[in-house]
Amino acid sequence: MSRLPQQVPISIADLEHNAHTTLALNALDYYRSGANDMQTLKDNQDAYSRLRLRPRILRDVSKIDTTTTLLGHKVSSPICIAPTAMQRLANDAGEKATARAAANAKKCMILSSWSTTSAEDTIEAGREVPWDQSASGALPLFWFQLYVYKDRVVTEQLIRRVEKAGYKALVITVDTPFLGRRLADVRNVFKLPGHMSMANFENKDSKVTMATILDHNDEEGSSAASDNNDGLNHDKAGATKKVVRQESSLAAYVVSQIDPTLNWSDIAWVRSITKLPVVVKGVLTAEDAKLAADIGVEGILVSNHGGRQLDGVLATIDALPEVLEAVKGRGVEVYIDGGVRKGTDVLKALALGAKAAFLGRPILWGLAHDGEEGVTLALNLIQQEFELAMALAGCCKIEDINRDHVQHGTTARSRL
Ligand SMILES: Cc1cc2nc3c(=O)[nH]c(=O)nc-3n(C[C@H](O)[C@H](O)[C@H](O)COP(=O)(O)O)c2cc1C
Ligand SMILES: CC(C)CC(=O)C(=O)O
Repeated sequence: MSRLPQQVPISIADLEHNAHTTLALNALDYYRSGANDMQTLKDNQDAYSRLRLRPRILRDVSKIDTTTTLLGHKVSSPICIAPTAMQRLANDAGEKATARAAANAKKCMILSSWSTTSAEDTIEAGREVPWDQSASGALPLFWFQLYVYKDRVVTEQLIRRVEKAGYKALVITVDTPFLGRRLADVRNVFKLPGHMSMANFENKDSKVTMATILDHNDEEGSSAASDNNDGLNHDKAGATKKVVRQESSLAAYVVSQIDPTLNWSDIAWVRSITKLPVVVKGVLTAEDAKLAADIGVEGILVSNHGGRQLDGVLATIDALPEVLEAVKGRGVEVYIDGGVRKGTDVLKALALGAKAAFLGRPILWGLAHDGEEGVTLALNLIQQEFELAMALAGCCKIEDINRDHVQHGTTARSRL
């Protein structure tokens, strides 16, 4: 793989570029890949470019306030952190670094079930940052992303732990009954370095086995299982052999642990055993949005898992309007993730009606760049872009952003 020179990062694209030069291939490919042809991965970003903004002028935009609420909690901005697994592959401080950056910025972070730092240690790291010094009243907010295990005792124990630790919502991922097919992970024979673990399940009594994904040859921390990417597996001596394993270790882990029978009654079950609000992550259609509202969920995260599950689905920003329309007036908050890379993307998502926009990979690129400082940089870059975009569109506060600020296609409206 060619190593490109580093860029002084002044955009998320720069941070991504730099991550390409620093991360081991095993980690880089795991982070950047989408499923199959990666059509949806690409479309998530392209779809934002297809939308056009309609700015208003002469509105006194000298002061911009981006504070908003998420399920009743005030945060500094609708820019939030999506759950991404195994963050220590990017930087040894992993989820702790992300939590500190989120807490400092008074933003919402969703922690993945499959974090390489436990739920307790992650939120504790966030608490090292003072939570109560914001003049605006905004506070950090931590939500927990839940994969529903076949073993409901494991699932319930995890819920109890995150309730106790102080997470304020459960975000149930509903688009992963099986793992999407990410070809690079198969080629690289993806493994988690042996000194890391899925930290929420490492207790000795846990029946959850990680054997399939741990690299027991790696105690030191090289996260590169293979530094080549030629479709062949490379053994330690450098010899090559034809790929014999057709499935990534992550896919095998999902098959062994995650419940593919998951259905709406399980969402109702989770709601019945917790007082935490429930958000379903992975809704893409009006039909499912209605069912989610009928079950009584508090939030819907319109997501295609960053193009990593079913390739060929709609870009999330294109799916958002039908979801919003379906739950209009039902009291459900609707969020979006996938392809959000610029302040103008956030503005477009909010103009179409999303309450917040979550970032996945950009946070990993920041983490790879410089740990906590890198995540802070990623958050600041997009926050500053968003504030500028709001000002240039004539919006001083979040409620000023509305449907008339965005349109599909390049044809001007003829007459109002
Ligand atoms: C490396 C990586 C790991 C992810 N891990 C999880 C996870 O553990 N749980 C989950 O619900 N979604 C996971 N996602 C999906 C993200 O939460 C989010 O939907 C997606 O990354 C948003 O797209 P973006 O990366 O274009 O911002 C992961 C995504 C990536 C890129
Ligand atoms: C360990 C993975 C299955 C986590 C995930 O959701 C992803 O990689 O997209």
